Amino acid sequence: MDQKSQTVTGKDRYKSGVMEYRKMGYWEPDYEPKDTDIIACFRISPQDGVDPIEAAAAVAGESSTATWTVVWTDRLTAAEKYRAKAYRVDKVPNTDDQYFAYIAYDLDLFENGSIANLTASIIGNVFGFKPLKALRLEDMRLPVAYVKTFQGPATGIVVERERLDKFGRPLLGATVKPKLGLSGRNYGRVVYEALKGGLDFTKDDENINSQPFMDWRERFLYCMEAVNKAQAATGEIKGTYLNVTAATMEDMYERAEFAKELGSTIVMIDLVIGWTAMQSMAKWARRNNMILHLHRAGHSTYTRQKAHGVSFRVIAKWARLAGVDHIHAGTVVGKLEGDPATTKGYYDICRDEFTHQKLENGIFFDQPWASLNKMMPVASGGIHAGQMHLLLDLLGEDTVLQFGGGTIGHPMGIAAGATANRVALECMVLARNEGRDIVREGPDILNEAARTCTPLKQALDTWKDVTFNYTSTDAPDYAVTATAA
Ligand SMILES: O=C(COP(=O)(O)O)[C@H](O)[C@H](O)COP(=O)(O)O
Ligand SMILES: [Mg+2]
Repeated sequence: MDQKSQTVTGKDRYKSGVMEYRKMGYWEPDYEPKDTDIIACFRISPQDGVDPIEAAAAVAGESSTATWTVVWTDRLTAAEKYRAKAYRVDKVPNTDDQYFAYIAYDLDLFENGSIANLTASIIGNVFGFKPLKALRLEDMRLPVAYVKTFQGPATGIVVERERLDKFGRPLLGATVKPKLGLSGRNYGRVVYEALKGGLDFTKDDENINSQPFMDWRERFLYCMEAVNKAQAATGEIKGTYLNVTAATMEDMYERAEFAKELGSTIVMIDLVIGWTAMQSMAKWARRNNMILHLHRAGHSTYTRQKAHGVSFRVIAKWARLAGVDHIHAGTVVGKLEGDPATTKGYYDICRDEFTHQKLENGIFFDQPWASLNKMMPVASGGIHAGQMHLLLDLLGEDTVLQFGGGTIGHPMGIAAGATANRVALECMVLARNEGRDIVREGPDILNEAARTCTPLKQALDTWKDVTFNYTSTDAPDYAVTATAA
């Protein structure tokens, strides 16, 4: 690889015709990114015969100012400033045909506070570019000057805990099952039982909106009746994430307003509504003192495969800027994709004040969060009480642990399922606070607690053999921390 700059200068640079991107100024190996630059790290798989540096320069070009041929109108702009600059290309460890390309973008290329604008450049045309077999956005460094143009999480972890009056332990939730088909009244029964049994939250599933079997108003009315009754029965604050995802913004606002009118503390949206809708709902949530839960429905279509798409760590960064309060971020031990080291990186992005580069967790850059609120990561998908020690150890305290099947599938009913989870959590937090090694002693701690808690004993007996041991599709490429150039 010829690492030297080959930028053509003088009048030859603007002669009509086609010129390699690296000659047009999109490859600048001596470039030192400015503190205010946005930096992206892409995983590039060039087509056979395409030089990786030219491929990196092409990505820089297509995601900023370039087209396939020289255009003289560049000279009407501050072209040298506006060109994105690929400045570093590294072979991906343990691969033959993949490269990490680092590209710096001047801040003036982007509109303040708009994920739609950011993504139209960074993941716009460039992912279909013919000289590349595949392209993946691995990570981004967003400068403080840019972070500060976003609202950030509407409520944040600290204020959420204050509003809920719950401290010192993860929160507990459950997704109502079956996902589809319940009537409003039966749906409300599930919510009541789960909350009364000991959970803090219940949650609509990603695909429940307003179908023939249950109009959204029915769901909201019965759910809030259940929340109020469960609060009265337990003396604790309870919530249920009412999914306001709908076809139009007007519909979403109408649903969110109704949730507020009924006294809900939280509403929910799905990632599939898109970034602009998410930002609008985040602003609505801040104006209306609501917690905003994001279900990442759809993300695996482009986050899961390592060679092509966008890493979930980037989606998590965008979501924190956009302003959601909760984000599904994986469980490690449950039914859905989640390598432990990669997942730790996602959790750090949600909860850090400053995220340090940590290649072994897939974090390519230092990322300041400039006092944006923290997002609550949500662990959900095929988890049960028997994994409580692992969940607490892997995911920490500021998280929501959500057991859908692992509450509602309990042999003695939904309230018993909820009680099993609450007792499992509280005995594990107590053991941790007493200094016990919960990873090693976890199963004993649970069995001990189950001696005086029949629901927990039944949960452990029912699900004791359930594990999901499959090879991960998205483990980090680096085993130890390397120094950034
Ligand atoms: O319905 C569930 C979980 O139900 P259950 O607890 O019965 O498995 C959620 O949609 C998934 O957690 C989403 O996955 P992720 O959180 O990874 O986005
Ligand atoms: Mg679901």
